[in-house]
Amino acid sequence: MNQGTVWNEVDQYIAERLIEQDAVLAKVLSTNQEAGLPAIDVSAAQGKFLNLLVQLHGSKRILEIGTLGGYSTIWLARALPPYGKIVTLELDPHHAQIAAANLAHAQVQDKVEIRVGEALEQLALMRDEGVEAFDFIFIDADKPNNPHYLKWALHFSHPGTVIVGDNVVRGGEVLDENNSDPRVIGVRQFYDLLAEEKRITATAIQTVGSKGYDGFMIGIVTN
Ligand SMILES: C[S@@+](CC[C@H](N)C(=O)[O-])C[C@H]1O[C@@H](n2cnc3c(N)ncnc32)[C@H](O)[C@@H]1O
Ligand SMILES: [Mg+2]
Repeated sequence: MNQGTVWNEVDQYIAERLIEQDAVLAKVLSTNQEAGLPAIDVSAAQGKFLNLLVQLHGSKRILEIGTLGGYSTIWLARALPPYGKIVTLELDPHHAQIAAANLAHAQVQDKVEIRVGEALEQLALMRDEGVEAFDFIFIDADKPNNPHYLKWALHFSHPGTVIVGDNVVRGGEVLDENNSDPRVIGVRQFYDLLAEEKRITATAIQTVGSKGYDGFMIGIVTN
């Protein structure tokens, strides 16, 4: 078996044993595929990991940057108490429309506000509206903007806020300082900012699985 096949089959092995069969999430993924959305959502194992992080932390207010079809949003929403809330930001109106239908199908729509538009514009609007801080922030949109999203995440944080950034290894391309891919450049700048930012203590974990070789950053805002 080649490496990618092993990673994929181990993800299936994990899912069969530890992740309950879920007709709602299966339907969400098939809806996304039928609607032509790219399959760049988190895996089931990663979705459940996000869900566990939210439960471990006891987060009540979540900000997600990058909704796609709402697959990760549903995992996050299911970890919230009944009065919990997610604000999720999505540029593409088609993605947002599919996500809204998926969130309703998963019966979490009352906990989720989808804001459609450029995330940077929405974040500035949210600041002007006086939107309060979040307990948990998941950054998973356009990677070139990751450094900006980190600054906004800090704006919407309080001491103890958890920040998770997805796709921060990129098949190892993050090592390449001469890489001209704006996503790699954005992720490298994200690390540089984290390294110099005294208000966050963070690490990054490399992952393999059905979504290939990648990784996530997890940090906590200290003050
Ligand atoms: C990787 S997908 C999100 C996956 C989702 N978090 C999940 O795991 O199910 C990234 C999403 O960010 C959106 N996006 C890209 N650029 C954006 C921007 N400038 N502002 C807001 N959303 C953006 C894309 O349209 C896409 O739906
Ligand atoms: Mg991602």
